[in-house]
Amino acid sequence: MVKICCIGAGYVGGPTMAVIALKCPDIEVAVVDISVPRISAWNSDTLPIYEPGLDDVVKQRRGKNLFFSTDVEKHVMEADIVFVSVNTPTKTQGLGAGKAADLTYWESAARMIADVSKSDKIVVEKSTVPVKTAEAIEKILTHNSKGINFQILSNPEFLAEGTAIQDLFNPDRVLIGGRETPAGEKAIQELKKVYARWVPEEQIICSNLWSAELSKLAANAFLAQRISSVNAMSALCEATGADVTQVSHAVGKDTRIGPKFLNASVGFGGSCFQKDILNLVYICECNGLPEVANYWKQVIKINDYQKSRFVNRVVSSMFNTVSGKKIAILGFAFKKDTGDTRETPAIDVCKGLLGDKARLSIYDPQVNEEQIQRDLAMKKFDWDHPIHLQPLSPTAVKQVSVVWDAYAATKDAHGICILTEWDEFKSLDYKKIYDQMQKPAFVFDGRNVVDAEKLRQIGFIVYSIGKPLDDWLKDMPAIA
Ligand SMILES: NC(=O)c1ccc[n+]([C@@H]2O[C@H](COP(=O)([O-])OP(=O)(O)OC[C@H]3O[C@@H](n4cnc5c(N)ncnc54)[C@H](O)[C@@H]3O)[C@@H](O)[C@H]2O)c1
Ligand SMILES: O=c1ccn([C@@H]2O[C@H](COP(=O)(O)OP(=O)(O)O[C@H]3O[C@H](CO)[C@@H](O)[C@H](O)[C@H]3O)[C@@H](O)[C@H]2O)c(=O)[nH]1
Repeated sequence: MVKICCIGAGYVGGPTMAVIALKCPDIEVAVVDISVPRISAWNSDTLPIYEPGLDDVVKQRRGKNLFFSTDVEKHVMEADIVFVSVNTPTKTQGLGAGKAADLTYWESAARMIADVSKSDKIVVEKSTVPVKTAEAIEKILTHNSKGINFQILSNPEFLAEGTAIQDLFNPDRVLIGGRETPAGEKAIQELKKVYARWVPEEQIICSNLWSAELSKLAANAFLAQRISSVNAMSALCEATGADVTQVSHAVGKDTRIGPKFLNASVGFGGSCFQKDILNLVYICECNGLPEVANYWKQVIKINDYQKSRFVNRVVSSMFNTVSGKKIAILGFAFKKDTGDTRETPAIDVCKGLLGDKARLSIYDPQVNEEQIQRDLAMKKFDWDHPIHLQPLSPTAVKQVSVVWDAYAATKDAHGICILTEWDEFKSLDYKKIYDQMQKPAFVFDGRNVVDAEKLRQIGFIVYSIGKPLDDWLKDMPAIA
């Protein structure tokens, strides 16, 4: 029986391995992690991450050919194929701080693989890494190998959170990069055989190592660039009276452009886009390409601009101050159908409002108070380390309360900010909400989920990203 081990039981390692176990019942899959609470949760009824469809897949295979364990060394030693899906945070100190990827966790995993291995192995980069990481990993493995043969493959993951199971079942493509040698080719074929159980062959793309590593960074940069492009247009729409939804629709009808990923928003979040672009920028700079680096940096600058523009809009509309005012925050996760808050735009918006002394009442159906308080107290980039290595959060932010209901969050509030596009926010009883709010009552829709006209009829002053402005808002311009 082929044995697979995956180091790192996170958002990628957990779902990816669960789907491999489901599709390949004759392969034994072990997912290992240094975090004891994470592994305990994977072995319990409450999985450590919320992802539609995941519970079902895990329940079908756990204890049969899918195992979660903290015995990292044993499972690595026994495996034929070792996936590495550990954290690759942005460096906060030293060379490349604020941009370069911190490969500490990757390096320690590679050294451990070399230490414990007694048979030849294929080592698969699943984490997103800088171009040429495979070369560094290869050096660590071969210099410590005691005669064992390691083949390194790059097999970046393209799943998006909230749709991970669907994406893994029907990926647009699976990408496998390897050395262009007979042994490298053989390793590529071994891994291809695993995916070919459920992915059509023509969708499994093979390439050299460096193309595979760079394709992952490029794909995320292109996706984020689309969002920054439409968000840049949203600012122009507000200034001119155009409607960004109509503009996106018209632009997206061009088959060369396509309709997906053109939703204007308060900004993109998530653990990948900003981190991967910063990483790309750093690689460009290191390769003497400052113009290319600056081009991609602009995608992040527009994203930051969009978030601060939103905060300024809230403050300026409410007579230029939110000091002491209760603002309801509906949605804290970085997108719907996930409880993940990594780099969520809600953190920057909340911090901006707190900076103007607002009182916040936050509701998200999947994010608890402890997480929100940690996020609001945490330093930039600290979130991307294994949880038990993250600095302990200082005392809770006092002006923030977290509630478990949108009606409680909005009671007596002066304004509402919608920061995640949860479906339930579309069908709230806004008349009931209006009646229990301070007047004038404001809604700032950072995701364009509400029917603005209906809300205006109730009496709300409504701001929707990239839409023609209410007279009230026109009279109170927000300078970013
Ligand atoms: N989250 C996504 O949607 C996504 C998608 C594609 C790629 N990626 C990339 O995949 C990688 C993992 O991302 P994630 O979101 O799963 O992160 P995560 O933080 O959820 O999981 C990483 C896990 O690795 C564990 N770990 C770290 N060092 C270890 C070691 N030496 N031994 C054993 N376990 C160790 C941590 O405890 C943690 O549980 C990153 O490089 C990320 O950029 C993420
Ligand atoms: O039209 C859009 C689409 C998305 N977003 C926002 O963009 C962010 C990222 O969304 P999405 O890409 O759907 O989620 P992720 O889970 O971050 O997935 C991205 O990052 C992963 C990690 O690398 C990749 O594997 C995926 O292919 C890539 O889509 C979220 O805040 C979304 O709300 C918008 O504002 N407008």
